[in-house]
Formats: sequence, C-alpha cells, structure tokens
Amino acid sequence: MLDATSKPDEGFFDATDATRPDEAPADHPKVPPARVGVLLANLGTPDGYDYWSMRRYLGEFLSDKRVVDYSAFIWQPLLQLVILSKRPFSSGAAYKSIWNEEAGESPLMTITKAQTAKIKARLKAEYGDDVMVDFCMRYGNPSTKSKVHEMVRQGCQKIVFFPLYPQTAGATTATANDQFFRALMEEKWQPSVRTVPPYFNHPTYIDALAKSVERSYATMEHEPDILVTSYHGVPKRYLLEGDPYHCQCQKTTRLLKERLGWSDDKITTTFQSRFGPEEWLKPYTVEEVAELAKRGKKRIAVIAPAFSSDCIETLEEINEEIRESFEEAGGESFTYIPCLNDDEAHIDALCEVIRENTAGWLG
Ligand SMILES: C=CC1=C(C)c2cc3[nH]c(cc4nc(cc5[nH]c(cc1n2)c(C)c5CCC(=O)O)C(CCC(=O)O)=C4C)c(C)c3C=C
Ligand SMILES: [Fe+2]
Ligand SMILES: [Fe+2]
Repeated sequence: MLDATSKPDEGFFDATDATRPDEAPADHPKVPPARVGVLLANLGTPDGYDYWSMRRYLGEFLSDKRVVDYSAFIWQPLLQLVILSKRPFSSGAAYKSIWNEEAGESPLMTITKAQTAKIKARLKAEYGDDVMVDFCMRYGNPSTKSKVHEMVRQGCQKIVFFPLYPQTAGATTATANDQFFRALMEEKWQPSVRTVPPYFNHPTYIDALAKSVERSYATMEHEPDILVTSYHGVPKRYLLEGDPYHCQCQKTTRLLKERLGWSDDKITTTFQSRFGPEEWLKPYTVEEVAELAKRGKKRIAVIAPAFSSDCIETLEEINEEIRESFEEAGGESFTYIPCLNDDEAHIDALCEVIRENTAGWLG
C-alpha cells in the first residue's frame, strides 16, 4: 500500500505520477521509480536429462508452429505418440554427456547466466538503477512471461527485448518475440517496447568471432586447411517461403572471411542438426566434413556462429558426432572453436547492440 507520508525519493513513488504522494489515496498501489528493462532471451533448455524433463521440453519446443509448421492434425499425433516416446531417451543421453552436474543445469543455462551477469555489471556501471537486466527462455524456465511480469512489477516502463540469435529465423527470433508479445498481453501497465534486430553483420560481433578464430589458430602448431562455419539448419522450404536466416548466415561467413583477410578457399559455410525427413539447408555439416577429409583437407577447424552459447548442438553434435564423421573419413586434426559465450569481446558486442537499441531511453 502507498504510504502517503513517504517522499518520492524513498523509492515507492514514481516522479512522473501526476498525483502528489500526500494526495494519493491510502489504497493506491505502490509505483516503483521508472526504469528501463533489458531482457535477454535464449532458446531454453530442459530442467534435467530424465525422461519427463526431456519430454516436457521437447514437447513444448516441437509443438511451436514457428519451429515445425505442419498441420497440428497430422503433426501432434506423430509428435505425442512416436517422437516423444523415443527422442527424450536419445536426447536425454546426449544432454547427460554434457551436463553441468555441479550446477545441476545444462551448459546453455550456465553460460546464459554468466553472460547476463557480465552485461548487468557493465550496464549498471554505466546507468546505475535506471536499468534492470535479466534473461528469460522461450521454452521452459525461467519463462518469458514470468520475467516480463517481474520487470513491469519493478517499474520497467520501457523494455528492450533481446533474442540472443545473431541471425534471424522464424524458428528462433520471431518465436521469441511472439512469446514476448504474448506476455505483454497480460500486463495492465503495458511498457513501451523495442525488439532488437539481428546483428549478424554487426562489426563488433564479427570482430568477436574473428578474435576467437585468431586466438584458437595461434595455439596450433599447424594451421587448419579450412575453417568450417557450421550454422544450425532449418528446412529449405522455410528459406523458399521467405525466411531471412540462410542469407544472414552466408553474410556472417563472408564478413568473417573479410575481417580475417582470407581467400575463399580458407572458409566454408555448412548447416547442421537436421531433424525429420524434409530437405534442410545444405550442405549438411556432417556430410561436408567427411567430403573435405576425402578431398585431402585433413586438418579442419569448426566454429558455430549462430549459437551465442555452447549447447547440446555444439558440445555434443559438433564436438562428438561431426568430429567422428570427419575422422572416420580419414580426417586427421579436428579443432572445435567454442562459441563466444561470456568472452569479453562478445560481451562488448552485446553491450554495444544494447546501447544502440536503448538510444534515447538510457544515457
Ligand atoms: C525441429 C526443428 C528445429 C528447428 C527448425 C530448429 C531451429 C533452430 N534451433 C536453433 C538453436 C538451438 N536448437 C537447440 C536444440 C534443438 N533444436 C531442435 C530442433 C529444431 N531447431 C531440437 C529437437 C533440439 C533439442 C535437442 C535435440 O533433441 O536434438 C539448441 C540447444 C538447446 C540446449 O539446451 O542445449 C539451440 C541453441 C537455431 C539457431 C535454429 C534455427 C535458426
Ligand atoms: Fe534447434
Ligand atoms: Fe540466402
């Protein structure tokens, strides 16, 4: 309840409120000081690798029409009866092999927390209490709805929503934004909002990728014959229907190549994580690395620019399955270059994108 004797600077009363504190009715709700929220959003991850945690997570993820766009009439029986009776076991085993047992969570969760803490420290140092920084997930916990509600409750009358995907796809950025707007539908005091555009070509992001390649190459005795930039795939049909993801991935690779000052034959673009029988974006990483080995490229490095943090698709799929495919085809040296995670250059890049998107709101 509003304490009518308190002063605005005691933290309960918004200076922009037209009603003076001493005139406010006794049952007037508390209004915290206005601030700007920066809400980072990642994909989501299961709460555990047991069957039911995996089933809940995969069920929510794969029921999203932005991810799998088949008619629910056909897809739901197949998903509920066939896929969700098998995949939680195989994916659960894969998650178990990479799980952060100490923290009791997946690497994606640990890294997203670390990124949020660093971004928060930077922005707090610049803007103090005018800013609130947090993260949410599109699927699972912490939910987008709970975090939007918390930000509004804490006085965020403006929110910048930042899906952590450098390249935009319907299956990632668009569905994260959908969920953000769904959450806003439930708020009585709706904040002004901005959604952060893709940053696949942002000089600071390209620079962070280039520095991570340079750092990794500097530790090697022999330079790799080629760098494979492996992006998460989507069905090819999504590209044909207008999804910008493919073009943005190609452009990231080109800009990275130019920033490194390399010729075309030093770097290539591939797509991984195919799911289901449809054709996905090609070339498939798992096949391409085997082809490279057969064509005499015996030393390769792989980087995954579409992932802002290491996760099942990088630590297990690239560093285990794709490595195996390369070695079985005669490859000799396979180096996986970790995602940008909470590297300082990555945090610099993310903060720069945030500053651009809070222009006029902060500072
Ligand atoms: C079924 C279709 C899928 C599409 C389309 C898709 C697009 C897509 N996904 C990412 C990023 C991530 N995906 C992750 C896991 C994951 N992805 C799919 C399926 C599709 N993704 C599944 C079924 C899974 C779960 C794991 C498995 O069972 O194989 C993750 C990792 C999450 C983690 O907890 O580690 C990320 C990140 C992008 C960028 C993208 C399209 C652009
Ligand atoms: Fe995925
Ligand atoms: Fe394209």
